[in-house]
Amino acid sequence: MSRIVLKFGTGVLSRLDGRALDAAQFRRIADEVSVLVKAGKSVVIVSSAAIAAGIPVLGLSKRPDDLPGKQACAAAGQPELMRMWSTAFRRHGLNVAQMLLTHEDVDSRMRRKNARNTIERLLNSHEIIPIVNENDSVAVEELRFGDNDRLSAEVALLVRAKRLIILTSSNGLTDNTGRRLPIIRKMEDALRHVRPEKGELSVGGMKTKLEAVQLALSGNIPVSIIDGKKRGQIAEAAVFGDVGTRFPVPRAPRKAS
Ligand SMILES: Nc1ncnc2c1ncn2[C@@H]1O[C@H](COP(=O)(O)OP(=O)(O)O)[C@@H](O)[C@H]1O
Ligand SMILES: N[C@@H](CCC(=O)OP(=O)(O)O)C(=O)O
Repeated sequence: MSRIVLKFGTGVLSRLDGRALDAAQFRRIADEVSVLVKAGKSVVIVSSAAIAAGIPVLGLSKRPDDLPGKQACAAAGQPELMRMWSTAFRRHGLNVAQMLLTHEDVDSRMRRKNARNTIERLLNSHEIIPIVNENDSVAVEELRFGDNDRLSAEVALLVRAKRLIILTSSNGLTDNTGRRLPIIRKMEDALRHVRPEKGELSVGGMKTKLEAVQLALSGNIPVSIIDGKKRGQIAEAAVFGDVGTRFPVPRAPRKAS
């Protein structure tokens, strides 16, 4: 069965003022994803935004800078995040399952196997969507994935996904005039476009997305980076259509005869 990993960044799931999750976005995304699931695709979601969701719960006005502050926000925000996903998918008769992973879970052979078995079992049920996030509230600084872009590529490798789709707040990778770059065949062509800016509540920016692309491509998984707020893009990216920026798996050079 065709497997797709979808990664949603904080900017896609939270309101513009960054003070709360955007329920309308969750509903719209669930509408689009449920069409894929009902058409027989297996979908795993990697969802950011636990920290953003926890900011108002802790009565703060902005994202804390210190690690315990971020970890407390994530602990308070994660149930809010799952409530949003659960409510949005239940309208389509679908359930969600939470998986919180740390770097050690994909690094250790035994824990990796357990994580894979759990996701396999969930996907075999057909009506459950695994929702993965980093286990922020326990992850030790040195052993963190640090950003969910990296985590999404690790998950794509773990479940042997057919595609990885990274949904973010820009229309894929753009050049310095803001023009979309529809397809990238060599990573050097992408890396020179990385700018330092990123969303206020986001972690990685474009640099970590391109690192995630490289990791997925190393496992022969093609990647699309698309605008997560634009309706209709998910179905198109699921068939590797021309939306956002596509990163096909490079062809192996032909052996000289
Ligand atoms: N060449 C580029 N093309 C598009 N976006 C870029 C580029 N360079 C940097 N960015 C920034 O990366 C942001 C997306 O990353 P980020 O804010 O971390 O989102 P997310 O929360 O989805 O992970 C864009 O909104 C933009 O500000
Ligand atoms: N695990 C964190 C997200 C970390 C992260 O990489 O965020 P983003 O750059 O928005 O994908 C959270 O749930 O808030």
